[in-house]
Amino acid sequence: MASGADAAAAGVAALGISGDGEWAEACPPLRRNLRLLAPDEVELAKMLLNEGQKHLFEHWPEPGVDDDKKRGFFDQVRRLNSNYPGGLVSYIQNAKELLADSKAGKNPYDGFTPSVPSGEVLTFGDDNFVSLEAAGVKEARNAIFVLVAGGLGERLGYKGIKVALPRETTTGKCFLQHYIESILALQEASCKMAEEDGCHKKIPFVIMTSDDTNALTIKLLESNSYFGMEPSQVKMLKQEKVACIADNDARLALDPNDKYKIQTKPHGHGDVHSLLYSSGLLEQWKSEGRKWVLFFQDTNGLLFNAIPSALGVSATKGYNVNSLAVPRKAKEAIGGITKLTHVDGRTMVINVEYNQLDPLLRATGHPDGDANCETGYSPYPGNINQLILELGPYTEELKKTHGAISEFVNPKYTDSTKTAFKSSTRLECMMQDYPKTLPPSAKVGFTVMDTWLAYAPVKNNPEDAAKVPKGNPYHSATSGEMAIYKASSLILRKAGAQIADPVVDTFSGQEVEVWPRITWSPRWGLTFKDVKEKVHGYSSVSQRSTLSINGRSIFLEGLSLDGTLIVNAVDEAEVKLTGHVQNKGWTIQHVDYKDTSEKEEIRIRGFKFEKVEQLEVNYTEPGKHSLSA
Ligand SMILES: O=c1ccn([C@@H]2O[C@H](COP(=O)(O)OP(=O)(O)O[C@H]3O[C@H](CO)[C@H](O)[C@H](O)[C@H]3O)[C@@H](O)[C@H]2O)c(=O)[nH]1
Repeated sequence: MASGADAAAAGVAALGISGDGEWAEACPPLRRNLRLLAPDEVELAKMLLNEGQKHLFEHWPEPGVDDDKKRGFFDQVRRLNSNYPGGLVSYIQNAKELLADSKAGKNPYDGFTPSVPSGEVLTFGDDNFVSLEAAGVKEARNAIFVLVAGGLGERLGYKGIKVALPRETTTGKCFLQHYIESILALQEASCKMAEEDGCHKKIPFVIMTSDDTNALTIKLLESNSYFGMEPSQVKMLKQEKVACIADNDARLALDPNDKYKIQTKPHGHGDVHSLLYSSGLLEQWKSEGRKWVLFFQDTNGLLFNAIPSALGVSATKGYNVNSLAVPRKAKEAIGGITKLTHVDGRTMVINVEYNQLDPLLRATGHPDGDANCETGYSPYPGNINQLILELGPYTEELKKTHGAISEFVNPKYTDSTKTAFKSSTRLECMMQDYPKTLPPSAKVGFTVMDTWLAYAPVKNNPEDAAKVPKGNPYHSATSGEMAIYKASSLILRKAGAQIADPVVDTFSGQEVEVWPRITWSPRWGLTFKDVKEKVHGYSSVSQRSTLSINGRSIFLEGLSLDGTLIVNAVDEAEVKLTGHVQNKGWTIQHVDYKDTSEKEEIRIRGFKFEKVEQLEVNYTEPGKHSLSA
């Protein structure tokens, strides 16, 4: 059998490349190593030299030294080349253009004037909301959920994957479990509503991961039996990283720890579109008669409060694109949904990212930039990056674009000459930029809901959260958990229960409202109508109480709770909660975020529960039951 080097040499001859590699004259270390390379590697090497990348080889020693590493280098180049539409040549050329624009300070929205768009503004619990929720639940069996979870969450500084974090620590259920249980509850409710048409649909659930998150995400699913979902319903798509760029000439950066590797970084959540396109799933879903693709992010514990009504808006308004939004505080780190009108008459409704909204407004006659208006909020609704796309038009669009999303670059320059970077950069893309390529005829809308109902992400570590300007949301593990209790309390209030007012407390420098710690499983209260049907009579929950409801048919019928009550029931058990439950309950203990004796997921939220006393009841038998304390 021929050795690798022999085969490579034969490949060089077969390609008609002159044996002494004259083409590599400009880079003697590469030229001396050519005989190690296979034919396709020679082509890749030529491409790199043509694109001004000879520095990648200049430190290469003579053949015989580190040969495996040199081949490993080309393995990586091959991967980077095949994972980017148009290969590395396109990547480098796109980078050169975007870097030149960035250096010149070119405004990506040149020629566009921003204005406040109009969309659907929903009021929780009114008749319109309830009927939209019903319409959304009905449509859910035609939906597909796509979770983008390739990000490391550097701002949070948590070592694990974010979807494994507890959504709240009363039950300790992680975000991924909550998402899966919510999708399964929707699936069941939707199929029930559509019984007359016969419904056998399982809602597909796609998770986009990256090398940073893939193995841990699979482990979390497998070690928990997919949290009750059929494993075949879940599809994993892994995004690849892209090459880092060291300078304005788009020279690729070598990994500081390994000179035979190109440094790589994530390309952004926009990759989800090209991965879905190349997976072939879109066509499959279309042939199965599915209709909606819902994209969402890793740590919004309130999201599923907003899904049924927002899907109802998409269905009733016929939106090709529907972005979920909340009122936005000026300078809050979420993009603003904006109508852009070009001097040539083109218009689009698009997310303008938070770092671009202020300069765009200033450049177009708004000297205060990104400022609150008389409502106390920015007039531009805040994009929470939950997108509902209509599958048919989405598939057609992706056939044209192959899922390529407009990219941007965000180099951190060392000084105002903009000639050098503090650290390497890379091209990035965002999933919410999908509408940028759509024709003007596309129906692009948005749906605004109250923040307390729909949006509480976990993004910031305690130290950074404490520095957030007063009045702006913390987006921390502390605020993320407290938001769950607030939303549950307000929903129960609206359903007629007496829920005590919150108290204000400060955890890790963050002042938050502490509501009674109320949580329920998605199959208990998927929509407001579900909750209303389960709250009767005069039920009340005191401020220091904890109430965890886990089961489908549990009814609050004149329950008065002052302490901790945990109710678990199988689906076939119908449980009435009445009477007065009183015990010492669970108290909230402050935790110092620097206290390494506490687990990281506790430290980042700044509190834990001391479980002093509780009443826990488990109904494992079908039939009618009553808890009358
Ligand atoms: O390469 C990546 C980068 C991120 N993600 C995922 O994308 C989601 C969003 O990431 P971030 O939380 O870091 O997003 P940002 O805070 O930068 O901002 C995004 O989320 C905000 C709302 O939470 C606003 O909507 C904003 O406009 C939007 O870009 C996460 O689920 C993350 O896991 C990936 O899958 N791959």
